[in-house]
Amino acid sequence: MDYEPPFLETYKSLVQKHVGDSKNEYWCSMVESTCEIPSIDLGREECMEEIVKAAKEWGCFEIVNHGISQEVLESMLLEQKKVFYQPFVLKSEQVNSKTYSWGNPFATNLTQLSWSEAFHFPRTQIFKMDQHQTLRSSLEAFATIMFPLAESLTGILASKLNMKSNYFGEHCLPESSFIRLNRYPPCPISSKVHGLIPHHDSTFLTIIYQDQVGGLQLFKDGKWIGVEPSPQALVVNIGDLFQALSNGVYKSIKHRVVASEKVERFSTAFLYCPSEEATIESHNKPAMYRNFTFKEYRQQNKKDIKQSGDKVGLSRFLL
Ligand SMILES: O=C(O)CCC(=O)C(=O)O
Ligand SMILES: [Fe+2]
Repeated sequence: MDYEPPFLETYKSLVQKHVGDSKNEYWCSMVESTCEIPSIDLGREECMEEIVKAAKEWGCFEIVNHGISQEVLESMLLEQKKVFYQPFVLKSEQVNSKTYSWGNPFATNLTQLSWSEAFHFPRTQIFKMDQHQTLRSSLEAFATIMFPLAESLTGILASKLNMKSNYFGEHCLPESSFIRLNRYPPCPISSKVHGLIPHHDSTFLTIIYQDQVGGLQLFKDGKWIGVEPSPQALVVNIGDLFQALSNGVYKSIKHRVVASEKVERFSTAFLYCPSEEATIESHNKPAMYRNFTFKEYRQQNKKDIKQSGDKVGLSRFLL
């Protein structure tokens, strides 16, 4: 297919190094599928306490009755498919603009390689898109509807921390959020490589809409737990910035996507972030992490990925 990124050709030597190496069978072990992540019905009165509890204990939960129209979600998925089904040569023209990415150019071994491709749109860029009109309107509708949801979830979480009440209103504007479109192509070496390597999000909060294929897993209490897809549910992850701001009260959850050998998978992530200049400062003392700006955090992560193939993350900022 002319839309597939050339994974096998590009990562030939990494793949050859690991073929036949049974140590690198990633997810057959340690997966606890019977455990379910908290599911929160936003229509219920108790939902605020449930959100806070889930953010503290899990750093992740699923929400239903969230008021996001199925039509917006489905049209986003449809447009997303169209943009990924463009010829690879066209998609790769956008690598330099950092809109499109695939694999990991800095991977030093297979554990750092994600068998997936992504389009990453800062909200400000969506307004300026002059091609792909239907994609643009789906992205706009998606961002417009997700932003207030992210705001109200962070508002609930912040209210339990006795934080300055307008922190998010001041620092997280609609323009500072991002949308990430993910596609996980079928992977012929799916027991040796992840769809998306284990990571923490560099956000305050991420809201994920996933298709019905499955593959998203969370790391909790030493085990990987599968997040079963459900057409009505959205998945909410706490990101690194909220962990630092809350001084470790809310947990940034480590998660990954396992690759499937036969089926492709799509997901759409809304990344609720502050402006680059915003300072992330612990709400109480003694602080676990030193103060940093979002810009500094992103730059440090980029530098680490370039040097070692992977993000180091919050541990770099521990005091
Ligand atoms: O595809 C998924 O379900 C998760 C995506 C994700 O973790 C991300 O985009 O950061
Ligand atoms: Fe993520």
